[in-house]
Order: sequence, then C-alpha cells, then structure tokens
Amino acid sequence: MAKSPIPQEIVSAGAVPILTVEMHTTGEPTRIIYSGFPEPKGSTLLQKLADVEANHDHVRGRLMLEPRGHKEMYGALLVNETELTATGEADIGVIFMHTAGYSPMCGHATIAVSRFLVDFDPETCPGLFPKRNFRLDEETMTTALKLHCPCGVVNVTVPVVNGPHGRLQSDPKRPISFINVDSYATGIDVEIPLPEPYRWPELGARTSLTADISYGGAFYCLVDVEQLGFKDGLKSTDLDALSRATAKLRDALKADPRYKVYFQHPTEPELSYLYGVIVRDPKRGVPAEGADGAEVGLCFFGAQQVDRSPCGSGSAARRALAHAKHGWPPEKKWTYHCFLSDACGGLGGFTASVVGKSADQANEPPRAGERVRIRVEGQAFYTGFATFLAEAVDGISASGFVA
Ligand SMILES: O=C(O)[C@H]1NCC[C@@H]1O
Repeated sequence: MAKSPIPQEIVSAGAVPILTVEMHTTGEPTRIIYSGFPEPKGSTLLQKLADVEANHDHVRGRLMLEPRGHKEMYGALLVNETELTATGEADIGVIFMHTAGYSPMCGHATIAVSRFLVDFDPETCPGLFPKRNFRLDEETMTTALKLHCPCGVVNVTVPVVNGPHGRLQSDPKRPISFINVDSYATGIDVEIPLPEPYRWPELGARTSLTADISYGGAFYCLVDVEQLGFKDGLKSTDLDALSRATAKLRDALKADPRYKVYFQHPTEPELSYLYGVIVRDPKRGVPAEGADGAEVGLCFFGAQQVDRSPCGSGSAARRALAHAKHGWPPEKKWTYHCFLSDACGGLGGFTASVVGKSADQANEPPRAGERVRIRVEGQAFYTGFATFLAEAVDGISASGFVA
C-alpha cells in the first residue's frame, strides 16, 4: 500500500487517524470503520451503542457529515467483543450509523461488512476480528458468519473462491445473503388520520391514508405511492415532494401516542421506534432471475436520508408483511428495487423469501404479529479505503457539518 504523502508529524498531530474501507451496496455507501474509533465502553452491544451515542457522537458526525462525508453517508463500526461474541453466539458485532444517528439494523451494510470480513488481511489489520473463524461449506463454496447487530444476530452467507495466495476470498460475482432476525407485520391497513399540520399538497382534499407497519430489525411504515397522492407512481423527479410527504407522515405517526403500539420491540425499549418510511410502487420493477415478482420502493430514514439501495431490513419487513397480509407461501421470492436498480434494468435488486417461522408459531396461519425468518440477497462492491484525520487546530470539521 502506498505511504501517506503527508508528513507523519501532521498525521499524528491531531486525533488518532481513523481507517475505513469504503463499499457500496446498490449505490448505498458503507464506510466500514475498522481502526481508530474510540473504544466503546459497556458489556453489551446496546450499552456500547449508548456509549458511542453519549460520548463519541462527534466522531460519527466527523465520518458521516461534510467535509469527509455527505448528507446521504452511511457507516458501520466493527465491535470485536459483545455479550454474544463472548458466548459464541456471534462472531463479531457492528454498530450502524447514519448522518443523524444510529440504526437498529441495516441490510445493505450487513452485506458490505460481511464481504469485507471475509476478505481483510489480518496482517494489515492486527487486532481486528480476533475470533475470525470461517465455516466453509466446500460444496457450495460459501462461508458463514454471525453478525451481532443492535437488533440481534444476523446469519450471513458469503460466497467465496480460493484466492491466489491460498487464502479464501469473497466471490464478487455471486450474491451475499443474510437471514434476518425475526420479522413481522405489526399493523395491516392501518387508517391514519392526518390532522391539518400533517398534510401535504399532493394529498388533495383527503384527510387520512392507509398504510402498513412492519418490523425487519427496524420498524417501518410501508405506504403505497398512490396513498400519498402521487397518482403517476414513484418518479425520481418527485423526490423532494416525496420527502416532504413522508416527513409529514412520519411526524403524524410520532406525534400520536396511539401509534406507539405498532413500534414496540418485544424486549428492547431502545429499538421501539419508527425508523423509516418506505414508499412502494407495486406496479414497477423487474424480477431478478428465479424471483416471482418485483416492486420498486424508496426508503426515507433518519433525518429524511434516502436509501440508495432497496433497503435490506425494509425488504425483510416488506416480505414479512406480504406473508401476513396476503398469505404468500414462504418460497415465493420477491425482488425489491430502488430507483437505481430499477434504472439499471434490475441490476442490484434485493431478493427476499421466507425461510422459516418461529418454532412456537410453526403451525399457525399467517397473521399480523407472526414472526418469520426472511433471507435477503444482494451484492456489495469495494470503492476504496481511506485514512481520516482531524487536526487539533481545525475548529470547523472535527464534528462534521451539513452545508
Ligand atoms: O439496508 C438497510 O437495511 C438500510 N439501508 C439504509 C437504511 C437501512 O438501515
């Protein structure tokens, strides 16, 4: 690797340099932070997340916002030790971050991080992922990884090939898949009244709409584009108007305590909140090979950040909703597209299917609240790697900013 052209005295004069690998999953960035981030304190992953939020949030800002990031940046901080790596239930932990905070789950970053974890060279990253333990399936040439995400353990399968130096490396030609934590719809066809301050122009004379609520590691409100009043479907030219409409819908849901019941995580109060609004256009989208159908969607999360990817946790939430609402058989595979994959002729869509029900619900018919395991598939690619500095005398950029 090339040496830094900046004199070492400058590199080491400010905060510890932060090292990242940069990837994208259907256009959505993941800045994977593997060295230099302050060590989070706590014995559980959620305690470590709370510590990062309370004490190192400015470092999140530094890496996500300008001038090192931008308003749509996304990141993943690797955490070697969690309560579940200690028991062997997980291989490594991860804290997901965006421009306005942190995510309970992130499918696109799970795909990127898992590929990186298979590929990185332990000699160049000493201390990273010390319990690295590939479980290779030689028949399928895949390796398994258990990622401890804030929402729980996600089981990832990464296709591999034999690399030139006798080391396994990821196979960029085949999709990575993950089996998410239990996913379930919490609200089907919920009538949402929209009081005056929570309306937008495209609604016209309507004063309410119908939407669904579903969990895929994070809670999403899922709404058809026509319900929002956009009669011509999802169009990228309407992005600003869609952002204004979904922000109003999000605010209406957050303002009324009656909706809290739809966003209750069974065990973790920290995860009990509306994370994003996904606008669906069921009339568009090309199915990926082997899939039974497709739809296009657009996910707004955080401070109305736009997911470039089809949103992995949202795909799980949507497939769980289809199971509960329409009784789709488990093997029915659906391709979830974003604007980008739709514009690229279907390249980069995420495909989701049901791979199992919770054991205690195995014989029950589909219904709201029923927990299912969803497998989501997608691909991530490397775009680079970086060393980020913060000079001690730089009063502007240490915590990042949005212009
Ligand atoms: O793929 C996902 O699940 C996500 N992408 C950004 C917002 C969500 O966390």
